[in-house]
Amino acid sequence: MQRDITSGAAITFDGVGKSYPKTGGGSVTALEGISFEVPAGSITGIIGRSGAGKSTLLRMVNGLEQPTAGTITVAGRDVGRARGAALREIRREVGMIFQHFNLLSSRTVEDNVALPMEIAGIPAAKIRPRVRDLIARVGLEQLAGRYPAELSGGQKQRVGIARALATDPKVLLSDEATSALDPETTRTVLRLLADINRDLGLTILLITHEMAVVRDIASHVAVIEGGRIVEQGLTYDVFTAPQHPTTRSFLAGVTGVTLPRFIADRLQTDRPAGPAREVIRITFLGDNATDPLLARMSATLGLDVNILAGAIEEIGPRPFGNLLVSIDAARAAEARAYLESHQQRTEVLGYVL
Ligand SMILES: Nc1ncnc2c1ncn2[C@@H]1O[C@H](COP(=O)(O)OP(=O)(O)OP(=O)(O)O)[C@@H](O)[C@H]1O
Repeated sequence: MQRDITSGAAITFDGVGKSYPKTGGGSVTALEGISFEVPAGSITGIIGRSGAGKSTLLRMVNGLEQPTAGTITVAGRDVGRARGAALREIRREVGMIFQHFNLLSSRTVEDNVALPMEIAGIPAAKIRPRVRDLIARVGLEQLAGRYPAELSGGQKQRVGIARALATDPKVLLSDEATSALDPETTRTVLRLLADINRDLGLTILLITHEMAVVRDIASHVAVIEGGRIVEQGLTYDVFTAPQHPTTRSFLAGVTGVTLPRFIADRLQTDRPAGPAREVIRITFLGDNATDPLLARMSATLGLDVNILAGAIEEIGPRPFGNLLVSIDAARAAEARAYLESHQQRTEVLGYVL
């Protein structure tokens, strides 16, 4: 969901690197040259494949790992150099939820939620009412006395969220929190996170390998590959004009606009001699996403446009359309100029005979 972001950064990575010692000598570089900001009040998604360095990056934010280069600042404090009481203070301000929930099986829902407050030494009389509020916030009033084994995955994650909020953090870290859930449960948990972000002004930093999660919830996104950030920005901008091949390949799975196989198999990178058709991706942005612009262009320029595939997507409340078309290669430049003069983005994918 896109929303206004209060000014300033909640988390700043400045030239951050992390290497792990390798058994038998040497080291593995997990992250290198990471510099970016997580805006206060944002939901920022970090997307990358397995081994890209996402967990390492997240775990450095609450001091579970220390950077081997650079600085991470959370709410104005240098996490990498914090020790003892200073580190405990930062951890109270940074809650975390996990893919496998990490609940204590011997404790009930309410006792799981109470745990961080007990550890922080909050008096029991203050803990109980707060636990009740947190359980109500995540919609589990009826299940407060149950044990984790009696809950569904979605309910367990709600307990995880309530527990993460127990110390009233400023930042919530989410480590693949919906990866073990089915699509419908994923949607309800993401909605809950979005509500918490909006109601409490909490900054959420989430890691995921699913672009759909980023699309559904994140205002900002960073794409990580081989320990480096290869692309970052507002989710809407990254989705509508991806620059890096890794981002494009992540998007291919969610935008629903891949070339039909019978075209993809014939696609040539270079324009062949003689008559051919140019295959173009058109991205219709914002208010124009639902405009009949293509029909108007076809009529104005007297051009045949073959529609190969297309979909209208929503990122938060903003629609964008993605269309794959083919146009006579001899006149395609004219068509692209027309579309771009109407603020649409075009990309030449190749040629077919
Ligand atoms: N404790 C460790 N000791 C040694 N190497 C590690 C350690 N933790 C991570 N690595 C290495 O660092 C790199 C990044 O791992 P990381 O777990 O951060 O990636 P990831 O993107 O979270 O992957 P996944 O989605 O599979 O968890 C990998 O090459 C991994 O093998």
